[in-house]
Amino acid sequence: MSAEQDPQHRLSRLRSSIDNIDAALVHMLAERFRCTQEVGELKATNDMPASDPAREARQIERLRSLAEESHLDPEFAEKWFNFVVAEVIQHHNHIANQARD
Ligand SMILES: O=C(O)C(=O)C[C@]1(C(=O)O)C=C[C@@H](O)C=C1
Repeated sequence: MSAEQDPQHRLSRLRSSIDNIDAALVHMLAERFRCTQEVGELKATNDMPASDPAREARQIERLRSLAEESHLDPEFAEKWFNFVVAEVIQHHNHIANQARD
């Protein structure tokens, strides 16, 4: 059996790709939260509501369609988005409360 066919070798090759993908996801999430931090400050200083359900609905529609094109479960894409947005809204509320104190 060649090294390429060895299951342990294949597993470790796949895991090294997974490591790279997970690192990219962490960097992208950090960048997204840097942006939403600024959005939170902008909203707090201009008395804008933390959440924008219309924007969320448009983004969910867009992400579900992108997920379908990429053969990713659209339900999962929506769940992921809602999970992240719930955290962002908590941050926005925290920033707004601090601005009021
Ligand atoms: O775009 C905004 O207004 C945001 O506050 C960002 C964001 C998001 O994380 O995508 C978060 C909360 C809003 O309900 C909508 C979108």
